[in-house]
Amino acid sequence: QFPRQCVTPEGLQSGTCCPSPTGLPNDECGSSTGRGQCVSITADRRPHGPQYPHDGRDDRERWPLRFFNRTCQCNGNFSGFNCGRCRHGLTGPNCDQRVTVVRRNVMQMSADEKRAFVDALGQAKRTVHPDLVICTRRYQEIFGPDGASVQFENITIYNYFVWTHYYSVSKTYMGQGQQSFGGVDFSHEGPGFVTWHRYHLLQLERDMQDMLGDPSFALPYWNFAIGGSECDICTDDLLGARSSFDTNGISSNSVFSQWRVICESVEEYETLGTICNSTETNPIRRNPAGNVARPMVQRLPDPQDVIDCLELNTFDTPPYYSTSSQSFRNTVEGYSAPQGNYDPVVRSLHNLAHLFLNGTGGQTHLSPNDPIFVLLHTFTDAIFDEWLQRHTAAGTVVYPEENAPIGHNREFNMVPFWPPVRNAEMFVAAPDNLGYTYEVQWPTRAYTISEIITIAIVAVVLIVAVVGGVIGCAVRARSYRSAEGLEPLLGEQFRRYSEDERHASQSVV
Ligand SMILES: O=C1C=c2cc(C(=O)O)[nH]c2=CC1=O
Ligand SMILES: [Cu+2]
Repeated sequence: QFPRQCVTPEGLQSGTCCPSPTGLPNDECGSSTGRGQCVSITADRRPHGPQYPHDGRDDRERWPLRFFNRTCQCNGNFSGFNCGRCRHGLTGPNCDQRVTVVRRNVMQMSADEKRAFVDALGQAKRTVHPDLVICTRRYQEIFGPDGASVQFENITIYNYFVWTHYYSVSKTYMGQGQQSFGGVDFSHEGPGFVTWHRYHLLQLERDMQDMLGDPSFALPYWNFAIGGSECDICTDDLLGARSSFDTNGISSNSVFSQWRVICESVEEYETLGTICNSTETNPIRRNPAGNVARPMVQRLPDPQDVIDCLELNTFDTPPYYSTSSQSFRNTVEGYSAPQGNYDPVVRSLHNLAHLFLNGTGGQTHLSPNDPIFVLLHTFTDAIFDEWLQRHTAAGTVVYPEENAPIGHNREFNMVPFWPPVRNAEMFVAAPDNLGYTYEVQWPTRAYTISEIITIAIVAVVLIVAVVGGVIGCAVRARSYRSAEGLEPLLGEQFRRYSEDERHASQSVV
């Protein structure tokens, strides 16, 4: 959420977060070497949709101005909270070398690659984030009872990934004794769903590259559009098999059975107005296809669902919400049927994959606690990227500037990422702009009935033509052969005829 260096009482009171990449005095944002400068933060001022009627009650409005109003603006290819990094997809001391990582199908990884990925996740779960800390109170209580200490905590790299998703979906606290307001979601049910989760993954991938010291590390993906009711990645060499002793648990042969979740104390957050902290509590709950009360979520999406959703032409449609129809975004998110029509009982694609997990991974405030979340969302992002690349040329790829639900307008700084990053910055083709690409074999569209009939007709015509041709040849061959059968006779006669001719010509002379 914010750099550790900035969340001092003085830093918060000043509203300025412009650290130096070198720690040298008078080098805020690397200004002494031209990497950046400390500027006022601009936040989206466009009107948001009617879903959130409590303007002025929530720290996340016009993010991040409630906490900081000045931060680093980095020049050229430089990036990061102190301009000490390179923009995504670039590397080297001057950030002028392109680097692209490849996100692969986790099922196509070798045993060693799978083990390395599982180990890297375990390391991220244990390693304290080197730069960022999380707030555990709303701003009005951030200075703590003594007014001197500030209510921020260290958190591990992976738990930070969980916490940011929780913070973005948490309810608006309306005061003691009052119901918290749940009609707000800064990362779902709007156009920002795809851009928010894209940056969410990018941050984790970058944090893990730094942690491993491996700039080529890439998050893999889970192709969940395989139909059926089997969780093919739920094996002990990957994300954990089902426990033999607890239908809702993970096998003790998997390291993920040792993981403990954060952000479970929803009751407390909503009644006391506190915020999830880094305390870990219970094991991951997971029971794939086990929700017998909801048969629709006992199956995974089909390959055809991906094909259908990729064929939708419009990125998002008014009201830019979970009720939108013919919206690629609402369809890939899973509130509309794969063909685009909104239906309140439908859950498809991304949402269906979450609900299929039937446990921690299907509860929005908890879901990233189950690491399947990472692979589920890289595949969702792959579909988003494929859609962008297929439709950008058509000129129909338009991200709404206003009237989207709060947090989802194009120029809104995505909550609670730092340094501030707008939805618009993630609404680009990943390979050319963000330094990663996907290795995916997209399913091809099944033929329609009319196409099948056309193909059948053409096939019949071809067969008739070929058979006709063969018969024709056979008849001709046969008649030729029978002609051949006469040949010795014809030949004999021809020979005798020639003999007679010769005698006749000699007698004339
Ligand atoms: O973690 C999530 C859980 C979800 C449940 C639904 C639903 O459609 O009911 N959607 C979800 C999105 C999530 O991110
Ligand atoms: Cu999500």
